[in-house]
Amino acid sequence: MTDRSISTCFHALIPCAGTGSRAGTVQPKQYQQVAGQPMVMLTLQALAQVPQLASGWVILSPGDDHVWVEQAWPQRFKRLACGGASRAESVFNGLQAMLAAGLDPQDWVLVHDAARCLVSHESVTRLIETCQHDAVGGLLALPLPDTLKTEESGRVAATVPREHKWLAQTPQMFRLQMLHDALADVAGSGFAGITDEASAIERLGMKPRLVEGSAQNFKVTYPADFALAEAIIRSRT
Ligand SMILES: Nc1ccn([C@@H]2O[C@H](COP(=O)(O)OP(=O)(O)OP(=O)(O)O)[C@@H](O)[C@H]2O)c(=O)n1
Ligand SMILES: C[C@](O)(CO)[C@H](O)COP(=O)(O)O
Repeated sequence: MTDRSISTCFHALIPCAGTGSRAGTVQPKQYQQVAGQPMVMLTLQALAQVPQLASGWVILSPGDDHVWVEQAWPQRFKRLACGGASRAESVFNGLQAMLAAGLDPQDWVLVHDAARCLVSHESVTRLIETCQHDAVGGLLALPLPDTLKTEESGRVAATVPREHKWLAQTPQMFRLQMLHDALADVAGSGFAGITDEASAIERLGMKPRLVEGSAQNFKVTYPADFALAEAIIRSRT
């Protein structure tokens, strides 16, 4: 499906309002130091290198008291304290704010986790170039590399065929209004079962495009992930 007739303007939305409860850090994990900087700054620096992105919108918790170093803050990016109780709610509130600020509802929005600080600008550009003429949009993802098991009481219940199974990453790229409306449709249920943007779009019967990402674009989630992220960042410089 292709539609070349409407906007090819792109914006980033970065949900940054979580607490990082699995990360074991005192402060929210996005502010934990990685290679000498709060992790989210690495994420923003990677996105700021994507020339197609006209703006970036970082969604913070209303109670966030992080002290930002303004000199390090990327031009074209804004902070909004409109985060919600779940990732989906933070994204939805951010989309509402972007529309209220006057962005074209047909512009593309690339939603990217603050906690994926290893994303490369090359993979974001690949996502944009692959999806910009698609009628639905798409996401970075990885084909499942390992044998997959289901579990019952600590033992294997079954081995599940891995063919056609992918691990969803971010960015996930959709039209602003389309994603807003898809999330609005599940807001009444507290965004039940919506763990990424694509799942809200799929719920409406559409099929987002899968674009192969990189294993390095993992989400910093558990305590050991910080050392791995730091080692990768240092290996790049
Ligand atoms: N209410 C929330 C929850 C999460 N996020 C953001 O969504 C991204 C991915 O979520 P996840 O890794 O699950 O972060 P947390 O919810 O902070 O982690 P945890 O589930 O371990 O508490 C993170 O950048 C996080 O800051 C958000 O903006 N608003
Ligand atoms: C959106 C996401 O990064 C895709 O892998 C992920 O689902 C977000 O993490 P969460 O633990 O589901 O909030």
